Amino acid sequence: MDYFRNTFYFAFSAILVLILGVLFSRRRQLSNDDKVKRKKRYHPVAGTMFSQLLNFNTLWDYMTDQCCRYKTYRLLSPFRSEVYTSDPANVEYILKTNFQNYGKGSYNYNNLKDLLGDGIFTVDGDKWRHQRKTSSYEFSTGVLRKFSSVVFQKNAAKLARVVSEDANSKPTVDIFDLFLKATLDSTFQVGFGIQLDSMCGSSDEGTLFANAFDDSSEMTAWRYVDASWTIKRFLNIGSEAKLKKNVKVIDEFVYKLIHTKIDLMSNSPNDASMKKDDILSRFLASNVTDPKYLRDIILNFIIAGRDTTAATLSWFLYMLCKHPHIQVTVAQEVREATRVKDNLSFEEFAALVTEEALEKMQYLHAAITETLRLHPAVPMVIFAAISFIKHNKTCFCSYKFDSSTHLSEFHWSMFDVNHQHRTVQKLLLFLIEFAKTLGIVFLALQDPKICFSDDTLPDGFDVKKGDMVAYVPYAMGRMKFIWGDDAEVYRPERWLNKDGVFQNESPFKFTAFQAGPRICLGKEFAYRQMKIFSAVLLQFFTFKLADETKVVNYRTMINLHIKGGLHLHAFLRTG
Ligand code: HEM
Repeated sequence: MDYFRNTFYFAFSAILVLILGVLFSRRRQLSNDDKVKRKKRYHPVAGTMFSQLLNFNTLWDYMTDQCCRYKTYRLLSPFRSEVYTSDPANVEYILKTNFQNYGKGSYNYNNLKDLLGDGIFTVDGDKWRHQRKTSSYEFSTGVLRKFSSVVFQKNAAKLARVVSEDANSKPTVDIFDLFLKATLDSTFQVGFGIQLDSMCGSSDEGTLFANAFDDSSEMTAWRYVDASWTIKRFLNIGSEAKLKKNVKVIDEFVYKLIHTKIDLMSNSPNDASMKKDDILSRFLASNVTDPKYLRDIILNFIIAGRDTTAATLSWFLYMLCKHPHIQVTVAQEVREATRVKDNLSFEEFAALVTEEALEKMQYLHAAITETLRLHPAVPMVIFAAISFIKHNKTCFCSYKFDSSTHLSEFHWSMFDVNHQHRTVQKLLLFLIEFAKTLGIVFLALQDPKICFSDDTLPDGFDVKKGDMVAYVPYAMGRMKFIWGDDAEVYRPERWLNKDGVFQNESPFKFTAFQAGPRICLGKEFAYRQMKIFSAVLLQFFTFKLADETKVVNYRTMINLHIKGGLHLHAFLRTG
């Protein structure tokens, strides 16, 4: 008996020693490995994408809460894994250091292509590189800067006039709507060289275009939450029928402009009066004459610059209403920078908001930047690349599949039915409504920005080939570990040095304009327009919220729009 007991103890001790030995050597090996490879520190999974769905109305705040818990985290979905990060080192790695591993991918392209074609916003690789190079050159020229400044000044004066009229004739001023119209007018004029005047609606053709542009932007944004759009597009019904009709209006208008300009320039190549400074004329002058290329490139600028600028200006005025002392300080700075002495008209004052005057408005610059930190116009930026999952297997509701797959055959057979037949039509509509309800879930079936190959982020977080990787400017702007304990406080002074001069932050911390090779191309353009508009408005008006008690929230969509718009009282300053 003792013999067996001793043998058992011996065997047990030997196994224990062996296990401890293995564990010890593994630990040593791990700590050696740590010297060359960073250790994973994160809880791998923060939840599932269904929690996003449940928190859809306050999605950006939900993401912020998650980022407070984990700088980098993974959300699981039945279709693919999503990695979100708020760590500036990771953002730098994705946007710059390992840029080639992360791209836009086909998800954005498919959603945007009907409106934006092959423009800079939608493409990757060589197509992107080519447009980026040509456009960067154009955007950096003094000619375009000068031309656009004049356009902004004129539109700022017009905007002030409309605000003044609305303040007298309406209970409140719907400032977001006016900003949308004013920024559309500006970007259109800089792009195509003609006035749309959507602010006053003086041209029927312009109004038609502006309405078509608004509707198609909305229908395009809708595709991000309504994955059944592919079915609707195929059947040409609902939002997709509306989009198609509106894109036709846009195309007819834009192609007419392009062809007229091409004809004029080729008929009188030496006529000096043909020389214009808008983007279309400048491209034509440098022998870029493909109408489709020109259409895509210019419409991309308009859509990139319009909603973002209008949304930021609205949040800015909202913050000024919430912090009246900051509104007073900005207005004072504007007056000092422009050295206004007499009572001037809107137009006369706007002409004084020169580059030199803008340079002196450092506090205004800081106040706008602080607005963008807390209310970034693009609240989340997703990355994608060619996924290892083939599109035809991931998106069964699209009619673009490889028809050899089983699923696509099923759907093709559905679509081949004469959809005039009422029962079939009813069934399809039911399916569409069902798909609409599950819109967010269906998003995952499509192919968003995904990393090309397995990778490890600087904080040690592993990213698998095929993962969707995103950073969240809305959350990053509110992180205490980036901005300090007062991260949630609106404080323009944080951007100023002791001499009151604006100090830039790392673009990997302040990510409102993205960073790296794909940093927003219109950043300087946007600041100039926002500063000119703000300076003119704050010179003439004091703004107050129409309803101080109303809780202002955002609409969860691609851009950070104020839900229900921004309704203000505008009081004309005296003297
Ligand atoms: C407050 C105003 C603006 C903000 C916050 C903003 C922000 C951004 C962001 C976050 C991106 C990256 C989006 C992505 O890759 O998914 C971007 C890209 C871009 N933005 Fe802006 N933008 C603003 C105004 C403008 C304006 C006024 C223009 C032009 C007139 C413009 C032109 C572009 C272009 C062309 C790109 C694509 C760059 C590329 O992919 O290489 N943006 N912007």
